[in-house]
Amino acid sequence: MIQCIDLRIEQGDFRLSGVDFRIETGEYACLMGKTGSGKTTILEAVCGLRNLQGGKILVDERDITQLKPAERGIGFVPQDAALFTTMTVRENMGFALKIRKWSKKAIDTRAEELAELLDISHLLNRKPKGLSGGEKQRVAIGRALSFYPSVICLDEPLSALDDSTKQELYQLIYRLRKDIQITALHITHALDEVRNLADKVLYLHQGKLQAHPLSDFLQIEKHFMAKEER
Ligand SMILES: Nc1ncnc2c1ncn2[C@@H]1O[C@H](COP(=O)(O)OP(=O)(O)OP(=O)(O)O)[C@@H](O)[C@H]1O
Repeated sequence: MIQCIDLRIEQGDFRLSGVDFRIETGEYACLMGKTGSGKTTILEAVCGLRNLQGGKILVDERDITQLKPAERGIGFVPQDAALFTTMTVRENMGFALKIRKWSKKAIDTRAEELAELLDISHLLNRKPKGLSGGEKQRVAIGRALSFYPSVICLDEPLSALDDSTKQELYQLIYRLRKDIQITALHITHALDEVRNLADKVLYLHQGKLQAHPLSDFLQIEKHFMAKEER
């Protein structure tokens, strides 16, 4: 599970306060809100990449607020995958394990296991240049899952993909959720992604975050979309 309690974040003139939400173990939450509302700021604060001015973050009931990013047990899929261009797919997926001082053999075994899970075994020795958008996202998901994190945070992972590649990744995420327990916080602007992936929607509007079960959100989505256009 992941829980944010009364987060306060200030960066330049932008401020968020009273950010409260909880995602239960195995739950998939989509974070929505119009551009500039602070979605990436919240996600990166959770991952330890932005400073907090107040509040607490818990993962599996453990207070991780003061921990470094690598100590938080959170896998991160950044916007546009952001793969390491000089490394092979195998090395990208083993990166977090190398930092954690796994042996070369254990890293190789894990990279191969992930590649099989993500249907990218044939790409293990390739570098990111030339991979398709969908392939890059699979590698980024593998890199994020490599060290068995409790929680995975994804920043618009599917936004640059065409519809059929998106459908493939919905199926992949569906399959992953059956095979391994995934607790996810996923930023998106796309209702289609919400309908296909979310159990819950966290909606950020004018600095306030509200949580809605998917079924409630879909019923009131028109109201929310009208708000977006204001
Ligand atoms: N380092 C910074 N210093 C000052 N302001 C910042 C900084 N980083 C982000 N901001 C501002 O914080 C606000 C929220 O940005 P953020 O990227 O979190 O929004 P977002 O909801 O993720 O937007 P988008 O949907 O466009 O990705 C924006 O107004 C942005 O300009």
